[in-house]
Amino acid sequence: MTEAFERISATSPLPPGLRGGVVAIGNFDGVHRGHQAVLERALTEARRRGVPALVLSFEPHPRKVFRPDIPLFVLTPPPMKARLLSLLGFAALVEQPFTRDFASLSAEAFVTDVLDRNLGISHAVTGFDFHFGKDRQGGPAYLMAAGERHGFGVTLVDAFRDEGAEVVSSSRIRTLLCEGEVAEAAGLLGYRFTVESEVIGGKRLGRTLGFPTANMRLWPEATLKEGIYAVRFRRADGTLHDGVASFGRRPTVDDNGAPLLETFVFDFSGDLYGEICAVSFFGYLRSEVKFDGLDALVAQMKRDEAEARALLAGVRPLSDLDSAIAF
Ligand SMILES: Cc1cc2nc3c(=O)[nH]c(=O)nc-3n(C[C@H](O)[C@H](O)[C@H](O)COP(=O)(O)O)c2cc1C
Ligand SMILES: Nc1ncnc2c1ncn2[C@@H]1O[C@H](COP(=O)(O)OP(=O)(O)O)[C@@H](O)[C@H]1O
Repeated sequence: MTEAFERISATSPLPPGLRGGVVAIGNFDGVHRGHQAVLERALTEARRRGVPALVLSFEPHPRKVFRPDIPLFVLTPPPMKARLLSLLGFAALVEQPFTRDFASLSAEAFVTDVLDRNLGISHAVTGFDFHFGKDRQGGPAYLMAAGERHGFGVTLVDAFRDEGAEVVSSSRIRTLLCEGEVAEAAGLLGYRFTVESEVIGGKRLGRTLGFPTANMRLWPEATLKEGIYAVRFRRADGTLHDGVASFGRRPTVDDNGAPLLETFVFDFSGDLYGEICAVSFFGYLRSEVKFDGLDALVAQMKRDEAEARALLAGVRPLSDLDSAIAF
């Protein structure tokens, strides 16, 4: 558990200490509760065998390669996915570059080249619906049979359903986030939706209003609903602060710029420029408004701050993962 987590490209040879592991295979975008059921199973199998637990995922997300015309809101860009997997207890995230060439590999070539030769896996764990290889020719039954031929075991994990018996999926979570339903999204993720990015400079107006804001750019496909949120802000050194954030285009002061995440960090003063910080979303407060002047904006920001403080005073962790990320 004390060894450092590694993020490795599947194109380079696996460090010898990581060969022979139990490998959870899939995209795991969001690392949601359904993914966690698969991932926990892999961790259990690895502990039982005394071998490392790894995740094999595909980068970029295959949907971006097959449907480049439809923007995909990736929930966990690779560094965030790696952080979550590390917190869950994995030794490494192995990223297989997903190209058209790779997608045209046969199911057998995927098993032989990647699982067997490169990773030397002892056991594979996947979700019930994992398909792989050209035209999705390899499914769960194929993987089981391939495991027998190549000498690795296979565990398939059933669809994970929420309390309402609906299957938990990345697409449901994307839809909820597009609607600003961050509390519901957290229920499916098992932790508060969190973004990580470098703090950049802005107009330097916030400080003159009494509301300096740490500005971060999200990735362009992040279609989180624009508006004002109660958040937790984590600095690079791990310290946490409550805050209130606006994700939007600042219509009062700007001519519809690109959306920016701006966090007013409570009970903090100091320089955050250039720091990689994380913002976890706890509640949606309101939509952005074009105010007549800065006085009206500041009066509303004061009310937002009070509302966020009250909301955040009553929150509890949803899981160990949530505790590690946002508490
Ligand atoms: C809690 C909060 C609420 C905000 N609400 C609005 C809003 O409703 N309309 C708006 O135009 N800008 C809003 N903003 C963005 C401010 O206009 C922006 O933070 C301010 O102009 C400072 O800009 P700067 O960070 O570039 O200096 C909000 C910011 C915060 C932190
Ligand atoms: N409580 C705070 N919340 C957010 N940022 C703060 C805070 N105190 C100091 N800062 C610093 O001030 C910067 C934001 O100031 P601001 O005037 O809004 O300028 P800009 O948005 O142009 O960067 C942050 O990036 C950070 O370095």
